[in-house]
Amino acid sequence: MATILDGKALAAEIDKNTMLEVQKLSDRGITPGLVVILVGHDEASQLYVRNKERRAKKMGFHSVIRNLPETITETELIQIVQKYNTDPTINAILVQLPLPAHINDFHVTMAISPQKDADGFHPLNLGKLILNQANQTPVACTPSGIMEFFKAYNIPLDGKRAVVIGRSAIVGKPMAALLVNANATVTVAHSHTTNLSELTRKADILVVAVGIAHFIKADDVKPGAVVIDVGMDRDVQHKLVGDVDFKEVEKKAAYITPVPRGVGPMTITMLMAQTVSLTKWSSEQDG
Ligand SMILES: Nc1nc2c(c(=O)[nH]1)N[C@@H](CN(C=O)c1ccc(C(=O)N[C@@H](CCC(=O)O)C(=O)O)cc1)CN2
Repeated sequence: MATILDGKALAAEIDKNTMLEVQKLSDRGITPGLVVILVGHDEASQLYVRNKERRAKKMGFHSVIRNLPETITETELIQIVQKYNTDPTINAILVQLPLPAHINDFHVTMAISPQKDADGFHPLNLGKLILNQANQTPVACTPSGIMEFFKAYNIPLDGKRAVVIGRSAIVGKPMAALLVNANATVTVAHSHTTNLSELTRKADILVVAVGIAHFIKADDVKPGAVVIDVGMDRDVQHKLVGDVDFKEVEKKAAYITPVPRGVGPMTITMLMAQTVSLTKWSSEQDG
């Protein structure tokens, strides 16, 4: 039976450290400022944004939530982002994804100052990560949360075969870069990959971000593998499940993340930690 990687517990541990950092900043008269911008009424996004606001307030941040109408134009959204780029009370800007279809994510990401990029999605920051130059650089929160699991549970990556299924800018691409930087041998698979289970069956580390409920079955997994499930799917009863068939795969893997209480809670925790880091880095720049 696999060891379950407990995202809720690990997130609580990391939050404690983040709160200590917030206290140190507060002693210097500095309050981390985070703005989360939500466009439209996607139900899941509203829930995530509410949770971000709750956590930010609990941490003692200056927290701003901007709810914008579905009909906002790309130009208007970019103007709002630019306003926060120059707002001295804001250290971190996050635009909740997905955006409505008429808005180009990339254009919006490009508008965020790289120094206030709470998600680490700006090409400058993603480029630094790929070049393994991500010192004082924000990194996408879900993949960096996954790296915290490896650290906390002493899971070695050096020389291991890793397969990442999914090539998004939110998870797949930064995840692959983090694993390569940790000396794993990484394959990125996606919807055009042929013979996928031939690849996954060789993976020591398997990260699954496909968005299809129970996509990975026990037969697709190497005995003793580390299985990280990034999925947030609904099964036929509308219950929240992951991309991995947890019940079956947990019998075969060495480590596995559950859904819920696995990767999900780490995403918001890493956002809080990253907001504090961005605040610290900017205060060092200011002298
Ligand atoms: N700008 C961004 N947009 C999105 C990101 C992101 O990192 N940046 N990630 C996801 C959504 N997300 C945060 O924004 C997120 C997803 C899931 C969770 C979480 O805690 N999930 C819980 C279950 C919650 C539920 O009951 O539905 C869990 O897994 O235990 C937090 C944050 C897409 N958009």
